[in-house]
Amino acid sequence: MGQALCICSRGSITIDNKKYYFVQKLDEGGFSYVDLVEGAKDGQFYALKRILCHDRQARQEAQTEVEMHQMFNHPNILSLVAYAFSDSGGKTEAWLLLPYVRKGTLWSVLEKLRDKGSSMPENQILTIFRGICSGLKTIHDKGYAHRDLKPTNVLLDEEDRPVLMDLGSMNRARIEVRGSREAMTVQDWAAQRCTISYRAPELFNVESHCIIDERTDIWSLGCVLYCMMMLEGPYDLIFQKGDSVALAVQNPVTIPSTCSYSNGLQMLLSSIMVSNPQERPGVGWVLDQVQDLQSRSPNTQTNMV
Ligand SMILES: Nc1ncnc2c1ncn2[C@@H]1O[C@H](COP(=O)(O)OP(=O)(O)OP(=O)(O)O)[C@@H](O)[C@H]1O
Repeated sequence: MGQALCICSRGSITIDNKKYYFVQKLDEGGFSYVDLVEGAKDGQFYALKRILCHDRQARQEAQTEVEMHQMFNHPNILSLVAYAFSDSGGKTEAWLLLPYVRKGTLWSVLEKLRDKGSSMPENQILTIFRGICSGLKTIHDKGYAHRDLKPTNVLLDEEDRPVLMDLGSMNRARIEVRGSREAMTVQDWAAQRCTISYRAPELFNVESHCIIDERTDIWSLGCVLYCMMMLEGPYDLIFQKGDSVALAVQNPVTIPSTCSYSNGLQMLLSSIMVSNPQERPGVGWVLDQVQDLQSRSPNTQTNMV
């Protein structure tokens, strides 16, 4: 797998001897394009992510993204159907064929609610959040961290099952920092790969001798929960105003007094978003709390992943 790619005619591509028709563009980023394609044989829709690899390092990063997808087989982590690297005219593209998740990103769902002046019911928040925690636990249990968890990197299927995507920033959870030079390398890497308004406090000013671990994701997880409750991330406004997110994350998160969600959910949020990583809980604990809240809420479907 991963070698046989050809562009056979306008509007169709072949990966691993299977033909796919281009349907429409889904998204475009700085160095990647995502298109909706249809399998010629199975009639299924897929998302084709094409990453432009401008140098050897970018190619290696795309290869790592492929390997991260292949490492997991879990309903809350996006799987990889096929992949290929195309080299032509000195340019390399990585092609990742992914299952198409119809409802789009969690962020797009939250944006729609905000535009309607509506909000997400607590039981729906708990159902989606539980699935996100479940996917994240699988990643952490294998000794890895996602590093860029945010509502635009969570897809939702038609049953509201969340699927973690964009595994391009993922790496080994435990990073031992020995000295100021290594600290600066980790900090620079985080500045590039971990979205600022979801970035854990310890990644803004990496200490010269410390351990960075999977609890960076727990901070981002808290920001995702906040976003589901308030329909914007806790530091989105600070970032948009040009104020310092690095400074803001040192203070305890403030939950607006207008927040109408249960005390239990608000307390869960506060206990996740702890500035000191040593005092931040693990995802297993968070998952237990979510299940406990669900069992106390009569309208919640507890059987969903
Ligand atoms: N499997 C999929 N199903 C449906 N939509 C998808 C899928 N994969 C990607 N998309 C859409 O394409 C967008 C970009 O995907 P992705 O985050 O993987 O690319 P990226 O270039 O790494 O993005 P970013 O630079 O924002 O991190 C997503 O936000 C989503 O809207």
